[in-house]
Order: sequence, then C-alpha cells, then structure tokens
Amino acid sequence: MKILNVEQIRQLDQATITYEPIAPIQLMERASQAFVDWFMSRYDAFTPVKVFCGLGNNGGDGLAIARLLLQANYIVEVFVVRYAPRESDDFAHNHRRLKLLINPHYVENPGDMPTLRQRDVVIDAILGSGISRPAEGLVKMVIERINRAPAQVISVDIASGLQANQPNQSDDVTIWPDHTVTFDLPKLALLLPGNARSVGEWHMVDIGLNQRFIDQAPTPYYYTTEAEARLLLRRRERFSNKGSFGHALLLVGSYGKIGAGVLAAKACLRSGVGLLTVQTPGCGYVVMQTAVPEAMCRPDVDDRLLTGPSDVDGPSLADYAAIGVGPGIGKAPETARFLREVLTNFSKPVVVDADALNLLSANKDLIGLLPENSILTPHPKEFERLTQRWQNDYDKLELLREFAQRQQVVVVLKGAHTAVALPNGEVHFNSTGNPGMSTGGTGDVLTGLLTALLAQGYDPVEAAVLGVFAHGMAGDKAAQVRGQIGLTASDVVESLHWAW
Ligand SMILES: NC(=O)C1=CN([C@@H]2O[C@H](COP(=O)(O)OP(=O)(O)OC[C@H]3O[C@@H](n4cnc5c(N)ncnc54)[C@H](OP(=O)(O)O)[C@@H]3O)[C@@H](O)[C@H]2O)[C@@H](O)CC1
Ligand SMILES: [K+]
Repeated sequence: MKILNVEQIRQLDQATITYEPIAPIQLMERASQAFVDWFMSRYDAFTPVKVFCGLGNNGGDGLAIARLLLQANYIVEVFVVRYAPRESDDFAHNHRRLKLLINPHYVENPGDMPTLRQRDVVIDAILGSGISRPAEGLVKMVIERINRAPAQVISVDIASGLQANQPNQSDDVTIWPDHTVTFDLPKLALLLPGNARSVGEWHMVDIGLNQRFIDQAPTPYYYTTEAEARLLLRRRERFSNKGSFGHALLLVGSYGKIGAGVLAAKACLRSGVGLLTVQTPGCGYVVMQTAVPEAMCRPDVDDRLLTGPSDVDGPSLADYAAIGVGPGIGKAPETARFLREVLTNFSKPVVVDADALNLLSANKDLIGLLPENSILTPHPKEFERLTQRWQNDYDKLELLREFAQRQQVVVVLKGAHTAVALPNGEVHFNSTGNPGMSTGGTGDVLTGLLTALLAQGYDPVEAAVLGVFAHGMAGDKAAQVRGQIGLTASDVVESLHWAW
C-alpha cells in the first residue's frame, strides 16, 4: 500500500471529488461515518464524549462525528477552539447542522476549558493534515490541557500539531493520543519511532478515495499489508524434493554465543530451506548437533571463534545457495578475515546481521565487497555505525535510502514498523510485530528466516519484504499465546507459520 504526502493526499481528495463524483461535504460525511463506525465498535453509548474541533476540515470532521454520535444516542459535548476568525466552508456547513441538535461550547481563553475526567473520551479534531505551522497560543494551550488530563484521547486523522510528512521541532506541542484513526492511507509520520507519543495505537479506516489516482501517484514509501505479503508467498510444488529448496550455510556463534546460532538455524529450518549447514566454532558443535538435529554442522578449527577452516568436509562456499552470517560471531580480527573471504568468494546475495555488520563498520572497505542485493539487517545503532548520526527520523530515512541505493543492497532497519530499504530507493514499512519482540535473539531468528528464503530462490527484495512480515506475524502470534512480556525468540521460531 502506498504512503502519500500531504500534497498528494490533497490532490487525491480532489480526484475523488471530481471523478467519483462526490461533493466535498459528502466526502467529509463519509470520513466521519467511517470514524464513527470504528468508534462505536469500541465505546458504548454511555461513554461521555468530548469533541474538540478546530476551524479547518479536521474540525469539520469533528462536528460531523459529534452529530453522528448524537444521532446514535451517545452523550456528546462539543468544544470549538476559536483561534482565528476564519473557518473552512465544510466546517461552517457542519457547524450549522450541529447547532440544530446542540449548542457547542466555544473555547476562546483558558477559562473556557472544561475539566476532563478519567472516564471522558476526548476526540481530537483540532488540527489535521493541513497544519502549516507549529501550534501556538490558544491551540497550544488546549493541546497541553488535554495532554495533562486523565481522559482517553482519540485523534481524527492525525494528532493535532503533528506534521504528516516532515519533522516537528523538538519543542512543538502535539496531542498525545491513545489512538489515531487515520483516513484511507497511512501517513509517514505514523510510522516513525520518534513520533510514538504523538501517534499512540493507529488504525486505518477506508473512505474510498480514488484508486486510480493512488495507483499513479509516485512515492518511495510503502506499507506492507497482509494481502500484499501473501502475494509474495510461494506454494510448494507437489513434485519437489529437498534439492528444490536450496542448501543454505549459516556462519554463526562464538564462545558464549552459540545460542544465537541455534535460533538462526531453527528459524532457517522452519522457513522452508531444503538443506542447512551451520558453521560454528568448535565449542558449538555438540550444542548444534543436539539442539538442531536437522542441520549439518561444520565445526571451525578454532574452538571459540569463526575463522574459516574446518576438518569436516562440505561444499565449497560458492556452491551454497545462500549464506547468512553474523549472529553471535563476535568481532575478532580472525573472524573479520573470514568474513572478507566469504564476501570475496560468494557472488550471490548474503544475509548480513549483528556482529557481521559491526565488522563492516569497523572495516568499511568490506562494504564494497557485499554481493549485489545482499540483505543487511541492522538495528538503529548498527545502522548508525555503518553510516553516521542522524538529526531526526526523516534524516535517518534519507540516509537509509541513500545507503541502499549507493551500495545496491537491501537494508532492513529493525524496529517498530521495520523499514525495508531497496536498491531502487523504495522503503517498505512493515505492518506486523509488537514490542514483545524487543528481546534478545529475535534478530537471529530473522537472519535464519531470510537466509532460508534466499536459498529457496526468492528474489532478495521479495525475500526481505515477505520475511520481515512473516517474522512480525510470528511475533504477533506468539504474543497472543504468551503475552508480550513473556515472549522469547524461541517462541517466535515456534510460531512461524507459512500458510496464510
Ligand atoms: N484528504 C482526505 O482524505 C480527507 C480529509 N479530511 C479532513 O481534512 C483534514 C485536512 O483539512 P485541512 O486541509 O482543512 O486542514 P486542517 O488541519 O483541518 O486545518 C488547517 C487549518 O488550520 C490552519 N492552521 C494551520 N496550521 C495551524 C496552526 N498551527 N495553528 C492554527 N491553525 C493552523 C490553516 O489555515 P491557515 O491559518 O494556514 O490559513 C487551515 O485552515 C484532514 O486531516 C482530514 O481530517 C476529510 O474531511 C475528508 C477526506
Ligand atoms: K486531529
């Protein structure tokens, strides 16, 4: 699904109005009804609802929402924040209609603010995607008062004060909602970690905007939906054998970190690989053979580190279908030498994670050896070591796109809404996963999983988008059983499920 910027959303609005055709006021009605349907599925009619409206179209939505809730017998009070003499036409229209039902309150100075209690639910329709400057004066005061109150807050379309696709200044005030209910398409701001407090949990409601316009609109930003991920998933042919799904090699572990290798190996096997060989330091041999009997194991001649040679024969490096390197390997110079050898002798895409990324950062010339379309899976700190510090999330996104394009690699920047940057400059944000997955080992699981997809012949771009989605989905499934707090990386492996 595409993520469009504010200007494109405005044009999309216009395209819908022109080509459907539909009157602007009816489009507002449709958006408000979609919000109300979402609201009524979660809150009953005994909920005291307080709707705060600005004077633009977001405020117009708020007035229409208030009317629709009143008609559904909800207890609703409306507060119009009169910060300017102007109001939009659709605001004025809905203002007139609402006044046939109730008299709104007008907030013109701090004394007009009501007391907000814990059981109140505030609907924030003060400012929407049309903001052109930071909230100040009366609007700022209202936002701060709402944020300080114990009431639940739900933002219409986007939290008031939050910019939809550009950075806010650190001292800008925005609503801190519990939920954001956004219309039709996700906005970039909703996906960025720095905005967590200004977004809350977000939800998308369909208001039927013009699909032809969306299809043609250029954008580097996408959001991976379940339907899209499903299209990438391949079925297994009936007449197939283990040779059809590739032989993968995982280079993992060091003394004290063999578990990372075990997790990667298990995830690789649970993700459809035909054959798996795991190379670990000598000390990992018995562990691996015991914990993962399905995998073959090549013990390194070094007992504690990965250095390359093994006294167990196996195919030469170049003959593996895919290689994944990094989980638990440490940063020893011997391991760096081995990594150099791997990158020099293997021409197919590799999956590079964890300490292998740190070795790339410490030996930047290794970056140039990465086979084209390799998949790098840094968390933000690892990505910063690979590149540089950034000022804000937008800056980080630009660095990410630039790195993926320049090096012609896929970069999976891990976090809430993991961002998958492609060699063509696109960024695909993931829609699955939960905070329970911020626990040791889940990254190792992703490495094994992605290596399995590459070994099966998936295109690296598709492997990354699909793999990140499936990994998050497994985390979500595990959280349903265990709850987020008790979730472990092993639970994620056991919850991997490739039929949806
Ligand atoms: N597109 C869609 O799909 C649909 C969109 N819909 C809805 O429309 C919303 C966008 O509406 P919008 O463009 O009227 O913007 P919105 O944010 O309500 O008001 C901005 C107004 O406030 C002003 N202003 C700006 N910054 C300010 C500040 N800091 N402090 C104070 N004032 C400030 C600015 O005027 P200015 O002073 O700049 O002339 C402008 O008049 C969108 O979020 C969604 O809810 C649905 O109804 C239908 C489908
Ligand atoms: K809002």
